[in-house]
Amino acid sequence: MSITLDRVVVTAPTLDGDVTILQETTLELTEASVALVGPNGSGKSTLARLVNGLVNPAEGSVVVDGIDVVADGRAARRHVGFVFTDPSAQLVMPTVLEDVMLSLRRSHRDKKARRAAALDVLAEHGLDALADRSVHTLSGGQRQRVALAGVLACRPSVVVADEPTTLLDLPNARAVSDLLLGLEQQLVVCTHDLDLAARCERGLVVLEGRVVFDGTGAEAVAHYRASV
Ligand SMILES: Nc1ncnc2c1ncn2[C@@H]1O[C@H](COP(=O)(O)OP(=O)(O)OP(=O)(O)O)[C@@H](O)[C@H]1O
Repeated sequence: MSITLDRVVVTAPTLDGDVTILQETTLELTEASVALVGPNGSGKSTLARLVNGLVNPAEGSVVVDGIDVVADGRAARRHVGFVFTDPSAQLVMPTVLEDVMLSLRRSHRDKKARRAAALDVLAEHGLDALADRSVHTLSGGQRQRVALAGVLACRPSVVVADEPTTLLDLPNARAVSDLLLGLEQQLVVCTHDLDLAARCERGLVVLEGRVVFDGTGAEAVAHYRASV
């Protein structure tokens, strides 16, 4: 597992011209879990979104497990699963089963096989009892776990999660954190949940568009706490 950012700069257009929202950044991420912490607007999401091509660099390159994210965005998106803060952004079908089936539409063309595979995915995540439920009747925790199951159904090699526990209560935040940290996939997570960040193998503190601290998750949390 390896994510390489080589002299990456990200800019965004404004009425006064382009502004730099991520200063030149070079990073090699090989740990199983990497947390990005920092204040609102510091650039965490921008950094995380580079990994699956949701954000393109103005300069530099992003390579994920040998895939050049800019040159081959489609391959990168297949390789990198993205978990949003609000699972409602991801759950678009009437039922849980149909939603996971939607995630499998590329890998399983045949509807019967797709349904069977989706049921397997739900069982794998202990969510089979929810298969026929409307996604609107799920609790926030259930919804985030179903969204995560949909992402993992595509068998990505990397999971990027943007504040996946922010909307959850403490027990659900812990359950989703346990799940994310137990993944076989490499995890990159932007988070204000400092318990989750402290449990990550590596932690980066992002401030005003630059990485200002790089250490273990626990060290990054200590640095961030001391700086505010
Ligand atoms: N498309 C864009 N156009 C203009 N400015 C942008 C754009 N995307 C991000 N920004 C700005 O870049 C900065 C970094 O944003 P980013 O979302 O990466 O921060 P963040 O650390 O994830 O914040 P939060 O914790 O609030 O989610 C912010 O000031 C934001 O307003």
